Amino acid sequence: MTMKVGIIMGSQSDLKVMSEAAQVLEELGVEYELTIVSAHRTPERMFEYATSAKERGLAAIVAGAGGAAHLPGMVASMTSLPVIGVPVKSRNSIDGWDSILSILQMPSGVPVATVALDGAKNAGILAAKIVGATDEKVSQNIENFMKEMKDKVLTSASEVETQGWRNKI
Ligand SMILES: Nc1c(C(=O)O)ncn1[C@@H]1O[C@H](COP(=O)(O)O)[C@@H](O)[C@H]1O
Repeated sequence: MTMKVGIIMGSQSDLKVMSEAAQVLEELGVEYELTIVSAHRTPERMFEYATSAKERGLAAIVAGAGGAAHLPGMVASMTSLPVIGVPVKSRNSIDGWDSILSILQMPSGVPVATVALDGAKNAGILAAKIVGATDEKVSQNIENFMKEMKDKVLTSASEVETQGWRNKI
């Protein structure tokens, strides 16, 4: 069975940031589902989502939220799947620290793998790596992605060296 990644977020206002997780999963050839679930505003829906995630064939859940970002931790409390939390810098946030700390500072026994503020792309890559641990095709796609990234840096390094750094600033 091909494993999928679940992408959820607390509000449609998180979609711009969270779509970066979906984009990178597409690049890496990983199937995903994406929806809006809120611990605060739709608690029953969150319960249903988290408790049925494993039987729907998900390998990992990427959960993004801003402000009092309880969604990733609450979902993690109800599933044995790994949950990757994305602190979103929402409109009324305290510079994003509110969401960072509420996702990062989980009590012992209920881990959420927390990425950087608005770090949805890295959350997607991490989720793909979880899928890639048991899916050779996805693992190969990740290796190609890493090689392309390395090649880009090496090309830019030689351009800076050969053409002079002044042309590059
Ligand atoms: N942190 C949560 C949760 C939750 O944790 O359940 N539900 C919505 N929110 C967040 O509230 C912010 C503002 O939402 P609105 O823009 O809808 O007012 C969003 O960043 C969302 O993730």
